[in-house]
Amino acid sequence: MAEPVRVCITGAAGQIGYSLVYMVGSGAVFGADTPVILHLLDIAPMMGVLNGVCMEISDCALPCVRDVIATDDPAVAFKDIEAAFLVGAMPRKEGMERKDLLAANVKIFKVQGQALDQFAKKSVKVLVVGNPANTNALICAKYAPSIPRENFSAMTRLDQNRAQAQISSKLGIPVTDVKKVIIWGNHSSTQFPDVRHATATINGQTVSVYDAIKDDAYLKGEFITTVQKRGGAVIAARKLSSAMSAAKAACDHMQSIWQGTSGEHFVSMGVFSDGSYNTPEGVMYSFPVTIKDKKWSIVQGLPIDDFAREKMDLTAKELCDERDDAIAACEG
Ligand SMILES: NC(=O)c1ccc[n+]([C@@H]2O[C@H](COP(=O)([O-])OP(=O)(O)OC[C@H]3O[C@@H](n4cnc5c(N)ncnc54)[C@H](O)[C@@H]3O)[C@@H](O)[C@H]2O)c1
Ligand SMILES: O=C(O)C[C@H](O)C(=O)O
Repeated sequence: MAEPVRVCITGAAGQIGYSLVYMVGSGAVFGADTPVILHLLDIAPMMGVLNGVCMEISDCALPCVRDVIATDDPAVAFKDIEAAFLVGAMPRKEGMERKDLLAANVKIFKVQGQALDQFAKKSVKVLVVGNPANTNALICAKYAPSIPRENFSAMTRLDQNRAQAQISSKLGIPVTDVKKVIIWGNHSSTQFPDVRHATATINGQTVSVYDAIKDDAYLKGEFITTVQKRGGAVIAARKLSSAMSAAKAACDHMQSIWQGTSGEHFVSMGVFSDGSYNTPEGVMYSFPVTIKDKKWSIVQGLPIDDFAREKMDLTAKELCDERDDAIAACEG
């Protein structure tokens, strides 16, 4: 067996945490042969609940779980960790946009950035899930200057999974036969789910999703709004925000970082923009990326038409506004 990987999950007593600890402990992310030491962080009033989660982890008898450390102290939670799932934050309720959470949540990511800077391994890979995820990730990285900023990413994989699922159900094919779906921009209702470059494999033939569906009005209309509003639709139905699907997407995202992407396939994640595709440099914009040796590269050279350009600019503007509000909140 390999050396154990120290993995931190924040908000471990919450909804997403409940699914995520099991998935990580089962070997789904770091590999069935890689033991993990789980560092579980939540706030002091949740320590009783977290203790119950620890009992259940023990009762699962998971072969990959070497040890569990449950704490309300970020210094303990982040000590020597190599991977972090930053989930702990307030979820939105019905009628809210994710950016309405900024005032409540952004300071958590400032404090955790400072703690990561002090206690985590410099190679730590940090996935921000807590909303508004892109801007929280940007703030977290800003307050962890000794950790390379490329090590921080924000989760838009749930949006990618949702988009793939919509297309697979429209075509009646397995979700794994839909590839190269892109999420551009913010994990918000301005995101741009883009299938212009996506492919579907039907009866052994790989064709473009546009050619397979033959309904441009759907792909430029209902498909996009369904994905943009899916989080709100789940909240309206469950009276709670998505949790099982969010945990699955977080595992997919971290697994892509750990195991890399294969061949020409790419995944979407919020990463620091270097200005690619004329996006504003320095915001955490979701791009298609390939990953090798735990390092991502933005896929270059995809043609962008006027329809896409307008949508990509709109979500970029929202990210710039959120960044300015977040910096003001942290410095104020
Ligand atoms: N990026 C995405 O695709 C995506 C998807 C789903 C949910 N989310 C977001 O994830 C976050 C968590 O959602 P949830 O449903 O698990 O919420 P939840 O309320 O069930 O759990 C959140 C947990 O975080 C804890 N917490 C709060 N402040 C903390 C801190 N400073 N340190 C450590 N823990 C802290 C809470 O005590 C709670 O146990 C929300 O912000 C939600 O909007 C993001
Ligand atoms: O929509 C939310 O607030 C939760 C999450 O971001 C989601 O997309 O399901």
